Order: sequence, then structure tokens, then C-alpha cells
Amino acid sequence: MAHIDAGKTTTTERILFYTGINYKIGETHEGAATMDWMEQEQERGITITSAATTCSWLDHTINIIDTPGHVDFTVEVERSLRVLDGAVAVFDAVAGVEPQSETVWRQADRYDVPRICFVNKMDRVGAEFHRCLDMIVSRLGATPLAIQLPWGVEADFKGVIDLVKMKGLLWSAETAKGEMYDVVDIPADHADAAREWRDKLVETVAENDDELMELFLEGVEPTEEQLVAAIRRATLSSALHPVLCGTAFKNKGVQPLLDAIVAYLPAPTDIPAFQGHAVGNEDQAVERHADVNEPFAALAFKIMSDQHLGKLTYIRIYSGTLETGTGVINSTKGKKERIGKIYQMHANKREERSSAAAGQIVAVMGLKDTTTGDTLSDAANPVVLESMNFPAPVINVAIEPKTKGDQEKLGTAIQRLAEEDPSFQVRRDEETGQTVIWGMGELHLEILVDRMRREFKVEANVGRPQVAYRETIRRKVQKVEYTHKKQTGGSGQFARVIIDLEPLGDGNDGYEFQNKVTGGRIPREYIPSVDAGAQEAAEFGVLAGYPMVGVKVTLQDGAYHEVDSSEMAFKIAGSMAFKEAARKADAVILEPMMAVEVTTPEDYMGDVIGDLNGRRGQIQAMEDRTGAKVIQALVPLSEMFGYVGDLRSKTQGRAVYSMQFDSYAEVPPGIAKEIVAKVRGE
Ligand SMILES: Nc1nc2c(ncn2[C@@H]2O[C@H](COP(=O)(O)OP(=O)(O)OP(=O)(O)O)[C@@H](O)[C@H]2O)c(=O)[nH]1
Repeated sequence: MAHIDAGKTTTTERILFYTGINYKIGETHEGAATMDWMEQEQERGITITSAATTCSWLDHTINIIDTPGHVDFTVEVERSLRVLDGAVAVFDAVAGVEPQSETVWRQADRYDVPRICFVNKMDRVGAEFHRCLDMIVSRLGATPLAIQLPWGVEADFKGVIDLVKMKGLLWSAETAKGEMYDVVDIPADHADAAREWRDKLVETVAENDDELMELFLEGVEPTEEQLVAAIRRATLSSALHPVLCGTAFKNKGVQPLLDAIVAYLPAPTDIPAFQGHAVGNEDQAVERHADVNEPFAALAFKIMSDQHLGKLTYIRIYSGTLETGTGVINSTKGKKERIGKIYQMHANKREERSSAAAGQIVAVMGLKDTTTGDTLSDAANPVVLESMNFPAPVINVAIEPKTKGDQEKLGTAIQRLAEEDPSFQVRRDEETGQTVIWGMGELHLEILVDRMRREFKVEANVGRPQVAYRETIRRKVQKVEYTHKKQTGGSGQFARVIIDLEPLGDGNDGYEFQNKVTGGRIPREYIPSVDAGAQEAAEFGVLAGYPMVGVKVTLQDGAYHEVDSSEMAFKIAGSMAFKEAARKADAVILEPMMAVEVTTPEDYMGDVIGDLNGRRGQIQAMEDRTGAKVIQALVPLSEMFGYVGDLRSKTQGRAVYSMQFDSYAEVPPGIAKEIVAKVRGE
């Protein structure tokens, strides 16, 4: 996991090469990386989907998921962190801890994933290992544990000083692919630093591990075995994060990284328990362990449609075993599923297996109803494992098929892509008849549209990206009454409802419904219809057609008619009452705010800040970073379109920026008016 371009894919390619999976190293900038197998990934040199692969090192099986760094694909990181037991955070030795590395670090905190750090690109001009250590402290609030020091830097980077073994690891032959390195005595010019940092290492570990502390207090130098065991314990408890360095591109430092993965990151059996709950009862905890003798339980974390095979579901097996042709239950949805085939995946290649067991990550074919986040379990012993969080999409675009034929293909494409990607949503605007697709950012939507064209042969006109606004209310309104009454020919329609509508508050962006009608004033069977009607109305807001979030509907009272009432009548009444109440409750529009970070030479700082202010940005912080200024600001997404070009021309291409979603905030009244007027075509 890392910020974009830190070198995750390059490092993974080296790993596949050294572990014997690949015979050739695929370079990302040549479009040949195994892990970036999608056409779009190879063209753009970035990772979009997280490919899963399996390799073996020192008699251990390692499952790797190479995740994307671009913030638009954060959902991929989320699901990977949910199913992996450990992570390697890759940093660029020049840029250090960048904003997206901070985000993924926090995601890993949330899932309590132990991590080690790899400071990559030590060969680049400006590389600084120690600054990176400092930034791990200042930006991530974490405790780095340097278990290596760089041996040389930039063009002179030769290898690493191993502070655990107290040896030098030297890659001497630049032409070879770094398969061989020599273990030598620490060179004299690095001896003092090595001693100093070795002492620091032992001290830091001792502070976080009682066993080592005892030795330390007795003044006994720990053996290599004792030290490794103590580092492992401190890493598994996330107290410390071992830090290594190297240059994946120049083939130095990757094998010791693999050694460290085996030595310090957890095996499934190191995890005390995997948490879940009983079916239908979230309060009743159920635990699973990495044990083949326990009942089968697995989490589906990714769906991929393969043009030849159909739907592949990636699962992480937590307990028990799974065999082809057997039945399991999707305990999240309460549906039976049959396991067609089981594959061990190597990026987009696969090997068929007859069974798989606890600890493994495999793809299975034949599942019908399972979507990302669902638990599959033994039918006799169902459990629902903790699922994952998915962020809300912040941007949308209207898409219009060119011909009738394209219309059908578009439907299929959208359905398949939405199955794969939980951060991709679709809505049909009832009034305009337009299909609107929602995603995480411009790049995300661009890739989706591109995939529709290439993989599903859909020709379509695509509108300009729009900000995904939302609506909410500011105050509570009580006893809003609506009566739906219609007399057309035969039986009429009658339904009366009285509702309260209030903000949920506390940043809660959900929807809640409570029924307080008693004494049969509205028959039981009609209550869900009122709820459904209100939800349908909420989906299209009352100001500008955006989803209304953060509201609670309380059904207080109502009336029905023996003959003329129906579910439909109550649904309409629910919907109309909701709209009327929302209009009275001071509805407002919310807009996504982005956390923007700009790194610029000092000369342009004034221009950059002025420009951000002009975009309604609020400057949050400014700091120095080796010859440059870093500006952090909160800016509405609607003001950020085209920022790439503007920043480039204002700073002669010398500033860079990154941005990610931060929160939703109320749109100032003047701008809200403009948004409403635009939607209404005024
Ligand atoms: N100088 C130097 N360049 C490197 C090194 N490692 C990777 N690169 C280059 O940095 C660029 C980005 O590398 P990737 O491996 O694609 O980075 P990534 O983190 O996988 O990027 P995303 O998946 O798009 O987030 C490529 O041009 C690599 O060749 C390194 O150790 N030194």
C-alpha cells in the first residue's frame, strides 16, 4: 500500500521474479507489469484494480495484493486491507510520507493490520532515509524501527546495512537482475552509524517488549533469534513498524524485504481470532480461527467478470476447508451457493484447485448472489464476518447510449461493472430519462466509461463530470399531514399519513424510519409502504434532485379506508408527505470538500494560495519540505475541475498536488441558488 507511484507494482514484480513466479521482470513504465494486466493499467502505468497473487519464500506461502495508489481507487485498498493480515507500506525516499500514504495508513489502523515499511527509490537524487523515518513519526504518529540503514545513497546506493545481523548486504553487479547479493562485514565508514542505530534498535524494541527489556536491563546483548522474536512480537501488536530500504527498480533490497515479511508479519495462525456475529443477531459474537478443522467461513472481497469464464469471486478463507462442487451458504444474504471451480490466482492467470483451506486467498466460480463484503459459510454453522466500509461517490456524469443496441449493452455493462466495484453507482433520472453514473473521481469515471467501450462495446455520449451534491435538512418539523385520495372509475385510492421529519445530526448521513402508529389506525401491512415511499422521495431530494441524507422519518398517525386503501396509496402518501415535510424543514445542499495538498517552490507560494482562496478554499496548514512549501487546504470539489492545468501554468509546471475526499459541507446560499436554478433549467 502507498501513495501513487511510490513503487508498489515495481516492488511486487521483483518479488514475483525472485520467488520464481515470473522469469522476466515486467516494468510498469514499459506497460509490461504482470500485476497491472488490464489494458488501461498498462497504458497509463498505474494500478487500477488490486490483483491478487501467491508466491512462496523460505517455505512460506505469501498472498500478495498490489493495491492502487490513486485516491479514486481507494475502495480497492479498503477491501485488500480487510482481508490481508499484514501490509508493506512503500514510500518514495524523496517524497517521504505523501498524503495518500497517510490515508492508507489510517485505513490499515482501522482494520488493525500490522505493517512494515519499505523506503523505496533510494537511488533517486534527493533520497533521504532518515527524513522518511521522521515523517513516519510526524505524519503518521507511528513508531518506525529502522532495521536497516542505506549503504550509500542516490547513484551511489550499493545495498543496505542489516542492523539485526550487523552485516552489510551488497549488490555489486548492476547488470544482473539483483538475484545475488553478498553478505559482508560492515564497511568502516558505516561502522559508527551502524553501532549507533543498532543500539537505538535494541532500546526501542526493549521499550516495547518485556522479554527484551529484561535482557536489556541486565546488560545482556540479545542473540539474533531473541531480537527477531521480540521485533516480531512488537510488530504484531502494531507497537512498532520495522523499516527497510532499497530500490526496487535497480533491483536492490527486495530479498531482505521478503525475509522481513516472513520474519515479522503475521501468519493467519498468529491472529488470535477473526471476529464475526451470528446470523440475524449482531450482538452475538462468533469467532473463527485459522484452523482447517473449524467450520468453513470466508469473506468475498472482490468480484471480477472474466470474458471467458464469467463471474469470478475472490474469497479469503478464514477457517475450515472448501471443495469444488460443494454447497455453502451466503450467510449475509441467506442464500445457498454452489462452488463451481476453485482457482489459485496469479494476477490474471490462474491454476485450478480441487480444494482450498483456511488462510488462503482464492477465486471461485459459480456463485450467483454473492457480492463484495458477503460472508460464505458452512451451511450448518453460519457466521457473518465483519464486512468493510465503502466511501460515498462524490462525482457523477450523465451517459447516453448512441443507439438502441447500445442501450441494451449499456445495461449489461453497468450491471457487471457495479458488481465488481462497490464505489460505482448508477441512478436513472426519472425526469430526464438520463442514466447517471456516480464514482470517486474524474479518473475513476473515465476508466469506467473506457471499460464500457472496450470490454462491452458500448458507444455512448458522456456528459461533463458533475459534483455529486447531496441534500439534508436543518430543523425538525412535526405532524406534516398528507392525504392521498383519488376516485378513478372502479375502486378509489385512499391513504392518510402524518409524519415528523428531523435531522439525524452528528454527521450521520443515513436514513431512519420509525413507526409510532398504534391501535390499527393504519393496518400493519401498509407501514412498510409508507417507509418505501419516503425513501424513494429521499433519493431525489426536494431542492435540486440530489439524494437527501441524514434524516429520520417518524410515522405518527394516519387513516385508511376499508375498500380503497392499498400499498400503492400508502407509498404515494409516504412519498408526498416526505417531500412536503422536507421543504418545510429548511432543506440545504451539501457539497463534497476535498483535502488538497500542494507542494510548490517558495516563489509561487503567494500565487498558489491566492488561487486556492479564489476557489473558496480554506488554508489549513503550511510547512517546509526540503526547498519547497507544502500547503494544505480544504476546497470544494466543484472548484477543483481543471486545477491540474491552472496549477501548471501558474507555477511553470513546478508544483504538484494531490487531493482526496474529506467531508460534505453546506453550500453557501448564493451558490445553492445557482445550483437549483441550473437544475431547473432557469
Ligand atoms: N528511480 C527509481 N524509480 C522507481 C523505483 N521503483 C519504481 N520506480 C519508478 O516509479 C514509477 C512508478 O512505479 P510503480 O511501481 O508503477 O508505482 P506504484 O506505486 O505501483 O504506482 P500506482 O500503482 O499507480 O499507485 C515507475 O516509473 C517506476 O519505474 C526505484 O526504486 N527507483
